Amino acid sequence: MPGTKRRPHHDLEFTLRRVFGKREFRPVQREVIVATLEGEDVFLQAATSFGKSLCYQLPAVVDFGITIVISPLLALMNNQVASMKKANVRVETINSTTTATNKKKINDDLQCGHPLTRLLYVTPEYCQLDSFRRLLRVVYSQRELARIAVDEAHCVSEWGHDFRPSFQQLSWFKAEFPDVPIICLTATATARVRDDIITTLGLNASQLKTFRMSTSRPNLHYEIRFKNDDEDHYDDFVQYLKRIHERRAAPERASQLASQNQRPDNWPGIIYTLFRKDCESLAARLRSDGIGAKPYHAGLPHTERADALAGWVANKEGYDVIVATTAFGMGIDKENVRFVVHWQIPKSFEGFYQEAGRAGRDGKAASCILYYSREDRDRALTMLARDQQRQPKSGAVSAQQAQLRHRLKSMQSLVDYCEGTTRCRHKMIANYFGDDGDTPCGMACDWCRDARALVKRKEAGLASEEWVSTQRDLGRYNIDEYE
Ligand SMILES: Nc1ncnc2c1ncn2[C@@H]1O[C@H](COP(=O)(O)OP(=O)(O)OP(=O)(O)O)[C@@H](O)[C@H]1O
Repeated sequence: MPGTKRRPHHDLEFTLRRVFGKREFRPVQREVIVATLEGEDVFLQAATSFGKSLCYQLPAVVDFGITIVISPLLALMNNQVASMKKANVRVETINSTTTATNKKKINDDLQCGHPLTRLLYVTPEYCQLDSFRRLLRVVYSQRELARIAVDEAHCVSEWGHDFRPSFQQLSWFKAEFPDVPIICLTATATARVRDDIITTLGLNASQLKTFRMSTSRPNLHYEIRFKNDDEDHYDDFVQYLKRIHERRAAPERASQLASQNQRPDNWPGIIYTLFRKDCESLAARLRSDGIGAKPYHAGLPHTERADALAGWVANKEGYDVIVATTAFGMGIDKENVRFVVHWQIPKSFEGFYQEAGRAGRDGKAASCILYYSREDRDRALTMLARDQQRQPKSGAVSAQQAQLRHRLKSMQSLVDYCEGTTRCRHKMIANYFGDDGDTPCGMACDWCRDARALVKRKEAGLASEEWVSTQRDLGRYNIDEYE
């Protein structure tokens, strides 16, 4: 077995400052980094914006060999690669946007067995290719395959069983290179998902170094806004945003912002919708109301998506709000996102937490508003039930069926979160992820701020269960699919 070379790691703080421009490690980052540098398999679960990426990026810089990063989304890969390139780290990605010339250059680098590339970001689908596997064997034979990082590792469990089966094939790495450490990183894994990831990747649970940090994001203000099919909640949102713009445009504040090179109407945010058509029409409607909004969904040409993302990240005028489907978000790191709005109930609790987690990554206060209606709830549940009926009935309970049951449970927990009027929202989130640590709120949720007002808003805003169930029986909430 070739094994991997090890480099002493006494310069971690120096590299943190010099390459990554950070003053000090956040709690536990150093321990995770040391564990992976010592060749341990590591499972890191920590809140959104904790700084998980650094836990494999820094080792890749100080260690021998190449780190292969398996990442589920194109935008996420490109976002990470761009920020590492800025730090002068030799980082590459091979995906559908990589030019043939660049791909050849990367392949040649791997083929020599001693790659200069420190980090290579690829999709799980790419890891299935024989040509890529052959190159990895060459690198491994030279003891230069430093580690495998599985970013957003919950996708192994959440997507691997149905629409992206290549996640399941990642077991190949441990089977082929048993002594190459794997590091898995996620913000959202319940105990069941964690076990599933460990089994799928062929990790030895008793030897795995697991770091489980709090899910808590105390600077996020969670709020539910209630709605029903008879009302358009567009005005509610626009008023919310315009009020903020007005406050920032007041003379004293505006001149203060101008001195910092900021615009009063640059209050960056994301609106998540479940449907592509809503995404474009909502962005257009916002633009007609003077709000710089751009759509982002998987059906748009790559250049249009890249332009929307780049303009938004750069705080460019006309790019203040991204109206996106779930094609956007996971892992995206823009520090000054001041709000995340869910236009309807998202598809899962995990999705909600991930997407809300794009807000306030600079540690300053940010709002996470979810517009909830019982009609949307029933649409989502109808779709889930239909997916369940489509599953083959024969044989033993399949992994797919178990997955569907999990989706249903996750959805139900999210409904309970939205309907809940008896508990702090930060605590409800911690409870879902089995996190029994401290979850400070300090009035950063609608229940802690004013529980009585919350109950009243709920009573006034939602359609009655009786009405909704009649409509459901009439088939009014049957929709074909999301997006
Ligand atoms: N030690 C540190 N000091 C200061 N900033 C840090 C430190 N470590 C990471 N960061 C910054 O924290 C931000 C979030 O990091 P990162 O994108 O890795 O989060 P994450 O844990 O992967 O979150 P998510 O799961 O939401 O994608 C980044 O801007 C990163 O530069």
